[in-house]
Amino acid sequence: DRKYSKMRKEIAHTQGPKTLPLIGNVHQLAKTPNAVVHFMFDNWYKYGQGNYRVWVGYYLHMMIGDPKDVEFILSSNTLIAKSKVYDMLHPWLGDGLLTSKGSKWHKHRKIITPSFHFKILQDFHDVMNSNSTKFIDKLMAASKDGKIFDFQHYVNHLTLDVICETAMGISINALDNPNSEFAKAVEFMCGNINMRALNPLKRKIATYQFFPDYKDYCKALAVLKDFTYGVIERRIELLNRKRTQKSNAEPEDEFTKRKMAFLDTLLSTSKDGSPFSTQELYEEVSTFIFEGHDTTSSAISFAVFLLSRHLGIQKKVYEEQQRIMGDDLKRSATFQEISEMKYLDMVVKEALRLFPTVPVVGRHTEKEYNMNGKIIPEDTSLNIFLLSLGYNEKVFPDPYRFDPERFDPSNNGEVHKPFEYVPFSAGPRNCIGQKFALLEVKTVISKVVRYFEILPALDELESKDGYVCTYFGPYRHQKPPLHKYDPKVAAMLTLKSDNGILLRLKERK
Ligand code: HEM
Repeated sequence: DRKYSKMRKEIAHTQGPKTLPLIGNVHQLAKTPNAVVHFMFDNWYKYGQGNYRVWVGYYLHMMIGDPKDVEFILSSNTLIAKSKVYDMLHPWLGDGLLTSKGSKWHKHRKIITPSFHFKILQDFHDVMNSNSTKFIDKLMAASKDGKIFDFQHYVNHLTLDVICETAMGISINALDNPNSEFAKAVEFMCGNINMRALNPLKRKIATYQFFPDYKDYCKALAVLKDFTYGVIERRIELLNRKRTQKSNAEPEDEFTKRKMAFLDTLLSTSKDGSPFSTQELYEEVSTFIFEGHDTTSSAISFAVFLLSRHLGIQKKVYEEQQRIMGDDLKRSATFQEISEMKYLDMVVKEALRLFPTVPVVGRHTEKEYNMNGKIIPEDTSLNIFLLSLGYNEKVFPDPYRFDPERFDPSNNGEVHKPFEYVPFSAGPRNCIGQKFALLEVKTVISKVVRYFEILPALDELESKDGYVCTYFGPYRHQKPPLHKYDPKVAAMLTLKSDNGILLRLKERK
């Protein structure tokens, strides 16, 4: 109790919603991922578009929205331990790059960084191209006869296929077999973690094990482990066989069609002179599968959604495609061509401002910090509210306008400082997959725009004035209510739409 009173005094510098004895703000916490967005935004607006605090019992959560404090936290070399929510990922991802800390994280980060070298990305681009061609076929079928359909659903399968092929070197083909055991288990696990994040009793295995759905969780976990360990073991065996046979002939197997997968790169590197253990390989490969598919699918879905509502901007994207791709608009773009798509770059940046894929990143203080003159006690959860940064009116004037020109490098009107916009985080623990992600997002959108006119679910839902339909905080009550085809933004570990991304596609002839 003394510790609690001391902490309360120390953080008097930061306001927050009124608390009740013992439980703090627990009674106000949101119960659905959509309500989480509104809870976070309502308070952020109420407390001046900066930081605020929430007490969950005796546990202090600081929500950080002030770019100066975002900078303090993200550039720190010591504030790198993740907050307790990430513990839920542990049974699946172990101590992979996302969840580990200290010297293990440091060593692995150093070893893994070269796996995203631009030469390797070029190889990965072939995988993105072939899978997005297949994706187009799926879209053709799903969007037949002007049908309104959920775009998010299909993108999930595409990005899962891309990440499995690039990370493990095998094709799981979720686009054709969305009901395969592995695809289902990944989907279940992502949903399970999001759902449990909202229920304190389900967060820890010690209490979750008494809930009826715990059995399904164990089953999915076993499928994920068996599958991934199986791939790794077969890959090691194959390597050993190659070494002993000293033959250059490629043996016939599931791996032959791939060049270098992420797993191969890890197998060919050494840590302190000895290779990664099988468990470490498992942890890193699984981390990639998780971090590398749920994120890109959210980014692609929201960007395509915005294009479906802002047809003038879509037209400019298409004109850039015509300029760069020439006469054959149906072929895959090369790595070089993707890098020349500067307007598309701006659209993706602006989409990530309005709908940043990772709404919050969390750190845990292992000692007391002085953050720009404010004391932050030991054992505090620092939640960097990435989702709020793009709506800060001082940084992004008229934030509810979808306006890619904000990111035009020649537009001197809006200059953003480095920590005012950080959808991929920043500093030592930033996203290691940023270049991979942007390459995939651009590759997929480029192809979708060249094959289809992306249309809103209903013609009248087109934005005529350039504003988005999703408002937060006090604005939510001043604007027309959401249409059933508008996205219900939901803060899970990644940002999603609760009701999918509903739109229509019309094939371009
Ligand atoms: C649009 C897509 C993506 C976005 C917006 C994104 C964003 C982020 C953010 C905000 C973090 C910091 C998380 C934290 O501090 O807790 C992060 C970390 C990470 N991301 Fe991404 N990510 C994306 C795609 C990817 C992809 C495609 C991969 C892998 C191929 C990837 C791999 C990782 C890994 C391994 C980490 C942990 C890095 C570390 O702690 O050292 N991400 N990402």
